[in-house]
Amino acid sequence: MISIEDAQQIIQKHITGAKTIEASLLDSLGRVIAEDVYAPWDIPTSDNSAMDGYAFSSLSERNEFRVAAEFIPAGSQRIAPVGLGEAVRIMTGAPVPPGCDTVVPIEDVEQIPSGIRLKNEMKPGAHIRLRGEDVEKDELVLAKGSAIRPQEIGLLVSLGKTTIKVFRPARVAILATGDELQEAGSVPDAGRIINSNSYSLAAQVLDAGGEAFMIGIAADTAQATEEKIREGLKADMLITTGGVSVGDRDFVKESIQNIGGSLLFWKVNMKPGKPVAFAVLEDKPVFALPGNPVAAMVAFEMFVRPAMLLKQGCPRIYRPRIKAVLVNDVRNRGDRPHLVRVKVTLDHGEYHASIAGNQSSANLASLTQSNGLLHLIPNSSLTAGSRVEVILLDREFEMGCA
Ligand SMILES: Nc1nc2c(c(=O)[nH]1)N[C@H]1C(S)=C(S)[C@@H](COP(=O)(O)OP(=O)(O)OC[C@H]3O[C@@H](n4cnc5c(N)ncnc54)[C@H](O)[C@@H]3O)O[C@H]1N2
Ligand code: MOO
Repeated sequence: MISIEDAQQIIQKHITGAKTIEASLLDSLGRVIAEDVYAPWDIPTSDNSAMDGYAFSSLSERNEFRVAAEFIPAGSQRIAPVGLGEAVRIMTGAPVPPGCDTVVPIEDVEQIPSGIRLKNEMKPGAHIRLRGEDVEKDELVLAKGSAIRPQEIGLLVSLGKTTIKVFRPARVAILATGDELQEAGSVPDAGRIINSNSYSLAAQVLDAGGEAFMIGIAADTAQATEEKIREGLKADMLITTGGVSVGDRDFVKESIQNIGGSLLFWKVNMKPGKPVAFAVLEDKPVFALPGNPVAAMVAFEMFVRPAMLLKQGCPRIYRPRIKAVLVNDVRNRGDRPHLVRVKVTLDHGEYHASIAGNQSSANLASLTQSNGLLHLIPNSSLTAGSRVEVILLDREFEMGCA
């Protein structure tokens, strides 16, 4: 059995060929930029007023001004220079006319018969946003590898872009295996279960920014499994679930090898998720995950998600690890490192981690009560109050849900 870290290293070495697409800006949200973006022009494009008020020259050296008849709303421009002793009514965002270097907000002036009088001492240069002060022409604005969030989209639009080159979503096929499985939406017959893994794994794929293709259930025969695996190779990577341990009907590893795949590892020293296998078949990574619902999802977290993120150009592929105060005592009597499901809460700026009930690899309900994994080494125990490191799977506690 290899360690989680060694398994991750092997996988990383076999993830190649991140592909790019030109995406419309809103479709690029959450993706990673695949090109350096330089500014084609300054932002702001001209010196402009930061306030609704009056623009004038600080060289006027006075506090009373005639007011020009012309008014400059945002979007218009005055070409004619403004003379000394003269002020022009200007709106926020409007270009400062020639001859002016200072703006005073409307509430800081008094109307007088000859024009306006400043209530306070003039501050030369005040309330003017200078051309290029946000972004200068030819500056590198967004570097390849940056994540696109709403603010990046806004900035790209302000630079005249409508599309952007991004790493495209990883296309991931998902194959469930096992004669005991029934399709979603049915009532399980005696001894059978609903194929929930295809859905939880597809949701994990979507959550990681990928495209999921559920290609159904392979019956427990080598031939059916091989046919379905071939179908899955149309995607960028394939996930199978079930049929990967040592049972008589565990055909997945054998099928991968029968059609020319090389198994790079089988069995990782972890609980849940031990029987994971990883192979490369026709240059495509194949992740053979266990059938137990929690084992499948945890194995996805540890191995498939980082591989997808790598393929999607993300510089950071592993979940953050946070320090939390442990709420309960916990013990690992087993001989494998245990990724214990915990519920992380944030209380007065401090993370707390409580054990999320039954830790059976089949118990999906307890995974709905958790958002973190605590790595507990074999034959060890921790007491309540200890500071522990937790792999944070999501920040659901910030979503305003109970
Ligand atoms: N003799 C041994 N038996 C087992 C070992 C072992 O080392 N020696 N390992 C155990 C571990 S650990 C796990 S995890 C499971 C994984 O086995 P498989 O990957 O072969 O999975 P299956 O046997 O096909 O199914 C296990 C379990 O999960 C349910 N399942 C399967 N597919 C789905 C699905 N698509 N949706 C929902 N639930 C699914 C299935 O009904 C079984 O209950 O093996 C242990 N055994
Ligand atoms: O390690 Mo299995 O993955 O116990 O559930």
